[in-house]
Parts: sequence; C-alpha cells; structure tokens
Amino acid sequence: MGETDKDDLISIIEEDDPEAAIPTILPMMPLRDVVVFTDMLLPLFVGREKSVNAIEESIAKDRYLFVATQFDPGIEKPKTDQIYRIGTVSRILRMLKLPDGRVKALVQGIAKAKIVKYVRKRSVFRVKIEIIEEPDLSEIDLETEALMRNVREYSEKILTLRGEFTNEVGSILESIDDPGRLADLVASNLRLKIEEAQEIIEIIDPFQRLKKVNDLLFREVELSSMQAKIQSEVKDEISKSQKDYFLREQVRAIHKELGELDERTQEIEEYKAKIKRAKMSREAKEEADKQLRRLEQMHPDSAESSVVRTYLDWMVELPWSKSTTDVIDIKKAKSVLDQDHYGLNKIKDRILEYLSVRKLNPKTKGPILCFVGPPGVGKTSLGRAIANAMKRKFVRISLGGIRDEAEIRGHRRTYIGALPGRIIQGLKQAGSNNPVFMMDEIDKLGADFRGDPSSALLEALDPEQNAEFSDHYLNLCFDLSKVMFILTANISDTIPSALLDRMEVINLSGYTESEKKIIATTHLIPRQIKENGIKSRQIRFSEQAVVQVINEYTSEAGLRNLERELGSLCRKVARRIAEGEKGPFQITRRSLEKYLGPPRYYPEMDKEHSQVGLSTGLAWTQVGGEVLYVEASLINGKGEMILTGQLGEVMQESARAALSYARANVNLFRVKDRLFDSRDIHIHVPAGAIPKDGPSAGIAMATALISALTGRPVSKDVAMTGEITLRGRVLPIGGLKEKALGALRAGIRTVIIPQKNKKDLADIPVNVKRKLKFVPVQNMDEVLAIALEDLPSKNGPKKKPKPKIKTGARKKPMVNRRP
Ligand SMILES: Nc1ncnc2c1ncn2[C@@H]1O[C@H](COP(=O)(O)OP(=O)(O)OP(=O)(O)O)[C@@H](O)[C@H]1O
Repeated sequence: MGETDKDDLISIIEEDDPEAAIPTILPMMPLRDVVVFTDMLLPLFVGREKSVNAIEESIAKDRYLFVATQFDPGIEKPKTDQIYRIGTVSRILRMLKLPDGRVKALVQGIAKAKIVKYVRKRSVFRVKIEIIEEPDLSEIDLETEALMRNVREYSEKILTLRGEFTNEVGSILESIDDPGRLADLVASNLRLKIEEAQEIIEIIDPFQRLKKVNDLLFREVELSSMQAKIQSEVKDEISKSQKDYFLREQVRAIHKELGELDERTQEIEEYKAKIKRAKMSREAKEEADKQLRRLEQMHPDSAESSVVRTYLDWMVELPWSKSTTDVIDIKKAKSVLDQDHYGLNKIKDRILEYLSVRKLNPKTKGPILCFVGPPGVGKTSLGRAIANAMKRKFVRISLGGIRDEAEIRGHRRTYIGALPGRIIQGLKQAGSNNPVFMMDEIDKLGADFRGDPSSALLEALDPEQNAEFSDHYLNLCFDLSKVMFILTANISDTIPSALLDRMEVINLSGYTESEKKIIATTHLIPRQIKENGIKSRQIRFSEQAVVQVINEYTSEAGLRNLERELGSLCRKVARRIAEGEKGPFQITRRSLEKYLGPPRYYPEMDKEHSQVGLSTGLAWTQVGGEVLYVEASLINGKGEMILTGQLGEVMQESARAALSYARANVNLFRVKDRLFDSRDIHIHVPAGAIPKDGPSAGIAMATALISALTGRPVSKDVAMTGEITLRGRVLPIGGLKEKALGALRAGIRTVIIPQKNKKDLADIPVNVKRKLKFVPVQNMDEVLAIALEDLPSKNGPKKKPKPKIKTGARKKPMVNRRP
C-alpha cells in the first residue's frame, strides 16, 4: 500500500535478500510526521543534512537504515531526546539525488527495533539498535480470529465511506492472516495522529496491538459515518425543495401502485380529460398537451406552473367546437323583434332580410351590421333580440377608449398577468363559437404607439381571414367565422374607414314624443314595474304624467333617461309599499314633482320673442339632434371678426364665408360698407364649453350676422340647417332626421333645409312632419325671407309676411338650451 505502485514493489522484492542479517549499528534518520510500520513502503523526500548523510551512509553499506519519528514535527534539528526510541529498521529500495541536493528515497519497513544508544550524533545519527521480536501467534484462537474479522470489516467500511475501497484492497485485507501484520497494515493506512501511531508501534504483543487498532477503527467508523450523515444533512437542507419533490414523486408512485390518485396526478388527469372534452383544433391540442407535459415536470408551487395552469384553464374553457344550433324562423323572429321593440320598421325589415339570407344560405359571408344612433335608441336591445330570435348566445364588449392593440388581440404570455384579448374573452363568456357578438362604441376606438386596434379588429371581422384569427396570448388561431358580429356607434363619421367599408350601416335616429309615450307605456313602464317587484295593479301612470316626464325630466333622442326616471318613480312607490302603505298609487302630473323633484327642463322661458342677432341652428351630435343658437353682435372696433364658443376650423371658415357673403351684399341689406371699418363682429355659439364643428351652421351664422347688421330680429320659431357658399348658395347637410327630432323637442315650428335634402324628408316620421314645417331653400335670400321678420329689400324695407304654420302643439324652447 502507500504511494508506490505495484510494479516497483515486485522488483524490490526480487532484489531483497531475506536472509541478510541486520547490523546492530545503523545510520538513523528522524522522521517528522510519519511512523513507519513493518512491511510498509514509503517514499521519502529528504532534505535535512543529517538525514541525507544517513541515507548516503546506508547506501554505501548494505542499505539498512533505522527510522524513528520525532516528537514534534516542527523541530528542524531534533535532539536525541526528542525522538521516539522505538522505530523501524528499513531498507532503501531506490534512491535518487535531486539537483538541489535533496534526496528522494523509497524505503520499506523490515523489522521493529529499539534504540539502545546513540553512537554518533553530529554529522549523522548513528544508533545501536536491538530488534524487537514479537511473540509467535501461529495458532490463532477464536478471539483473535473474531478480532481480525472485525478489523477487516471496519477497514472496509471506512474505506467505503471514504470512497477508497476497491476489490483489490479487499483481497489484500483478506489475504493477511497474521494479526500483527494486519494491525500494522491497517494502522499505517488509518491516517492516525503521530502519538497514536507511535502508541501502536510500541505495543509488542500482536493481539494487543490488533485490539488497539480495532478500537481506533471503531472510533474512526463512528466519526466517518457521523461525518457522512452531517454531509448528507447539509445537502438535504440545501435541496429541501428537491427532496420534497422527490418525496412527492415517491408518494405519487406509491399511490399509483395502490391504484389511488394523489392531488397532483388528479390535477393532471383532470386537465387531460378537459383537453379531450374541449375538442380543440389539432394545433391547439398539440399546444395544450405540450403545456400539460411542462406542468407535469414543474414544481407545483412555482410561479411558472401557475402561469401554465392559467393558460390551460383558458384553453379548455374556450368553445373550440361548441356551437348552438341556429333556429331561423322568420315569422318567429319578426314576432320577437316586434315584441321587444316598438316602431323601427325599416330596421326590423332589414334585420329580417339579413336573417332570411342566412337561413337560405347558412354559409353566407354577408355584410357586418352596424347600428348607428344616439344612446338609448335600442341598438343593444336589437342585438339581443336578434340573438334571441336565432337562439344564439349574446355577448357584448365595449371598444370605447381602446388604444392598445393588445386589448383586442391579447398580451403575449411572457408578460406578467397576461390575458387573451377581448374577443377571446367574449367567446369564453358566450360559451359557444357562434354567438351574436356585439361590439359597442366602434366610433370611439383610438390608436397610438401601442398599435392600431382597428387593424386587429379588421382581422377579426373580415370574413375572408377571421377563420384564422390569432390571439397573442393563446399563440394560436381561433376560428371566428361562425360568429355574427354586430357593431354599434353613435356617429358614423369617426368609424375608421377601413372598418366602415366592410359594414352595412343601419341608422337609428331617435324617437319623437309620441313614440316615446307609446314605448314608455308598452315596454318601459311594464318592465320597470316588474323589476322593482311591484304588482301592476298597485301603480297607475296617467298619460299626462308620462308626457311630462318625457318633456320636462328628460331631453334626449333615445330612451335611457326616460327609462331611468320611470324606474325611479317605480322605486319610490316600491318603498312606500314596503313600508306598509296600500296602493294603488297614482302617478299624475301633480304627484310627479313629489317623486322626482322639480322639472329639469322648463318650457317657454327664454325665447319668448324674436331677437336681433340670435338665430337657431341645428346640430347633429352623438346624443342625437340638438338646437344650436348663434349669437352675433357688432361692437366698436376695426372691422375684425371674433369667434368664440370653441368652434372648430370648419365652423370658423363657415363663419368667415357668412361674413364675406354679408359684405358682398351690403347693398342688398342697406348696410353701409363703412360700418365694417369701425365695428368688430363677434359671433358666439353658446354652450361654450362644448366643442362644435361642421359646416351645417353656415346659414344660421349668416342669418344672425345679417340680423345684427340690419337690426331685424330673427323669428323665434324658425330653425335652420345648411352650408353656405360665398355666393349665398345653400348646400346639403347630413342627419336631417335627428336634427328634425331635436328641433321638435326644442319647440321649433319651421325648419329651413337645403333643397338637396328634400329627398331625406321621406325618412321623417309622419307625425313629425305634421308638427314641423320644412322649407327647402336654394340660397340665402330665401333663408332670410323666412327667418328675418323684417327683410330689407333693394326697393326699400318691406314687411315680411309671417310664415304660415299649419298645425302642431306649440312647444317652447327650454331655458337651459337657450342662451
Ligand atoms: N323601439 C323600442 N321599443 C321598446 N324599447 C326600446 C326601444 N328602443 C329602445 N328601447 C329600450 O330602451 C332602453 C335603451 O336601449 P339600448 O340600451 O338598447 O340603447 P343603445 O342604443 O344600445 O344605447 P347605448 O348606445 O348607450 O348603448 C332599453 O331598455 C331598450 O329596451
């Protein structure tokens, strides 16, 4: 054993002469940190002068050398009393002189000996020795045999713990049957401390020596196994989670063996079943299976695994192949639409046509419907009715204010908290892949650096490409071709044009007072009564009360606020019933104020008489048609034009055109051109906080201006809409129906419209036409002839005949609408 290899050992033994007698006087070499046992082979580096001398002396003679260990390895030049007296007679088997004067030698222990005395001490230690004979143990008793076995086993154990055990070592241990040699061999390999090793070497009796070695081995085994235990404990601490995982895996394996499922396996199995049930597309299933396999490998509590779980939840809950069966019965659909909606005949007809085509050709890629109209005119409820009629699911999302493409298409899964886009979310909510999918406020889509949501929307809506709509979160394609999309908007002007191209716009313009009255009595009141838990016999609405709510508590094109006010009336009655009062409760004009407070829109307060420089225009806004007042006045100045009331560019240009027209026709109006040098003209359009734009107030501005210049008042019952040219021609405008309804609400009786809009009168409900007089005009002369009460003419002032108003209950404008 030791550091020398076996080949060396063999050649040495051949050289050795076992018969050679050991001399009694030998050169001696003190060793610093090793005790040499009999038979032990040991390579030595020798540097100290005395030691080198000792080796040289030995080589010069018969190569015998006595080696003994010094007490303290730190002492460079030990004295005789600092060296143990018992040591080993050795033989130098090889020697090599190094260039630096040091010597490398391979020595082997031959016999144990004792220093009797030092013969020489100066340049070299020379000692007289006495060989120590050991008692002969040729007959090995049982105890010794047992001890030897023990020693062998312990040795194997230690070497195994140290990772040094090999079969070769095992057979060497087995082959030694001399207890003394076994003790020496084991001791020389035990990494003992010097004192311990010396203690062993000094025990002469082989049995005793073996016993001592056995004790040390026992201690060493304990130490080594304790060390191994500590090491593995530390390792366990470090990888506790790994250990947990390992244990869990074992538990899983045990459960599996027992035919039971643990929580985790159960989860995985559940996902497997859900994936199967979801009947995904092949591509989607592959991805889901892949993610499930990833989940299986992951630590169940890791953040990553919860991301994968959320993804799988989305995947299995999407209606990949879940559809509802369409029932398209046109008669039934008509009755559903009629049941939920009063009027709207044209729109209902269009919807029924659309459904008929779908019935005859289910694969049709017909246009996408887009309902455009002010709030509360029934866009959403029509969509819902279509879904009911076809027995499809209905979902609704709002696109108002969306600027980020990811809202439509989803965020990539790498983002924390990523989710699919609104379209996929809507489909999950619907639970079928062919719902009626309503997207509200398409006109309020934004676009900025985060991408253009309208392009993502385009992909979703376009029948040519929506079979492969890709969502960033799913990272897969989802087939949207069976979805029936319906879009809604308040105005069509701001709908992105690429989208507008693909849609069929259906306008819903708003309701007249009488329509509102009917809808209120037939739909809104019964619904509110039911929703508030009242019995219909407990509450009665008088017709006048309903009309008053329409006119004095609301002012809108649609029915939103009307329904809210009626709901609030029902709620108040519900409270009284809940407090124990017995009905029936009458809602009359008189009791209305008690329930709803004072009216919010007072009629007949302001425009009681016609005024100079104040004309009434008509605007088409997101909430329907509205009257728009235009004020003009002359103030001292230098002929400048002041425009206020947050007018947009087009409207400002329109005002300038009106002014130019007036200046070009000063003669006609009998105004001195000089007037413009000393006067500033101020045009203001009240409700100054609300931005206004568009050319359609052109004739209203010109009328106000000319009224201010001429001092002729503008008739209080006349409203007008039309664009003006420099030559005074009146050009057509849009949204006539909405404007007409707005004028009616404001108590106007005559509406001046451009000649070219005459065709639009066909769309205006008959009862509106009965109450409003529409006067189509081609130029400003005609406008002024109707609007100004006292028109200056080329032949001098002449009294303008009052416009003849045919019929219609007179409703005066409301205070908060009138400057
Ligand atoms: N013609 C109608 N007949 C009966 N009820 C109607 C009619 N039009 C609208 N309604 C009712 O008026 C209420 C408001 O309608 P809805 O919510 O559909 O309006 P909307 O046009 O979608 O408004 P918004 O643009 O604000 O979403 C609903 O309760 C609806 O049932």
